[in-house]
Amino acid sequence: MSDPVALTDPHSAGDAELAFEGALRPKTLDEFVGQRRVRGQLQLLLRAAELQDRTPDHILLAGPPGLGKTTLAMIVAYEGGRPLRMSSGPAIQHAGDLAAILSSLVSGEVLFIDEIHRMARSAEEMLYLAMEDFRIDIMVGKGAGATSVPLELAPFTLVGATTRAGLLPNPLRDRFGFTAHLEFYDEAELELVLARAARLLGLDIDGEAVAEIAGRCRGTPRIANRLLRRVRDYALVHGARPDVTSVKAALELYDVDPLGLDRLDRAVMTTMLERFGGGPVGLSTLAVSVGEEAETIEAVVEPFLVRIGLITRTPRGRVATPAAWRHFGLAGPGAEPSAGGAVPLVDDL
Ligand SMILES: Nc1ncnc2c1ncn2[C@@H]1O[C@H](COP(=O)(O)OP(=O)(O)OP(=O)(O)O)[C@@H](O)[C@H]1O
Repeated sequence: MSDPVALTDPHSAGDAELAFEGALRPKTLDEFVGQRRVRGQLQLLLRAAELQDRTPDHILLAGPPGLGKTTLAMIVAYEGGRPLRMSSGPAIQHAGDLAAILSSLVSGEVLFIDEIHRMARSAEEMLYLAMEDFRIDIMVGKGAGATSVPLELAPFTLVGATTRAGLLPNPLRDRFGFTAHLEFYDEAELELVLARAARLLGLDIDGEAVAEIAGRCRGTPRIANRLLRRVRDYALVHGARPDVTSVKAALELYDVDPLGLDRLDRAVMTTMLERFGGGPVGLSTLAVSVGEEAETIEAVVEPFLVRIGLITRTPRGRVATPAAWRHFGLAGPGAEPSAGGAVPLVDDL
């Protein structure tokens, strides 16, 4: 197996994962798989800006983790030949943090703020003016003698990413010229993501094995790439070709079941089923019971479980569906016990 992309750093597993992600990141819209609608919308927006020789409108990218928000922000900069500045909501805890970034942007720069919903309120307010008029007001002095001094900014494009679009205040949301809602990828798209990644890694893997991985990636390219890495490790260590048998063995070893549920998904589901009789159970109770942040459950675990029809959200809390009882081979309230099995994907729950 050749290895054209150097990815192994024996001293830092985290860095190796990051290097792996970086190496596989598509650089252009053409390389970006899936999300056809969003790609078309972005293409038009970028082209219109180019024809008018101006900075593209501000863009909000909304959707669950790992679907390509950071990648798209990089593509917006790359396609327009613009410099990119990256920051994140948690790193902007004071208006001054944002002022420092905004005042140092060069003309046409793309400013990417990941997890923009976690930015401080005071910074949000500063951003309104910056987005609209490329201007901020800086407070000089304290108390009665404080004055506000306007500061002109270089024109820039803000690309905000959020897993929780609902948490953004309306005035901020309204200032984005375009909001892209990223959807989970279907299996055919994930096969393309995997085939592309395998090609870049020089990994000789057949279509059946790729399809087996695609079915377990929870509609998420980041997970697809991560599973491919595990499959690659397994094949390497066992001196085997990464065929469907070794894919199954590798993913079983890493606790990824045929539906793509991982350890945390299963902890959430079995807690709901066994401890709370299938619900309804509130998000925070569920989070405490499995020892995870409520935000992680809501942003990472729940959207997928809802999508594949294992849970529903009700005003009284989360409820396990009959399909969930079946998948875990448990007898639900008033249901016949079952041996468990695959659940069909429910796309529009
Ligand atoms: N459409 C795609 N085609 C090919 N690879 C993709 C695509 N989208 C994402 N990826 C891959 O998935 C990985 C994760 O993508 P990215 O970091 O852009 O996700 P994200 O939505 O920003 O996640 P988070 O919300 O956690 O920051 C990247 O390394 C990239 O290689």
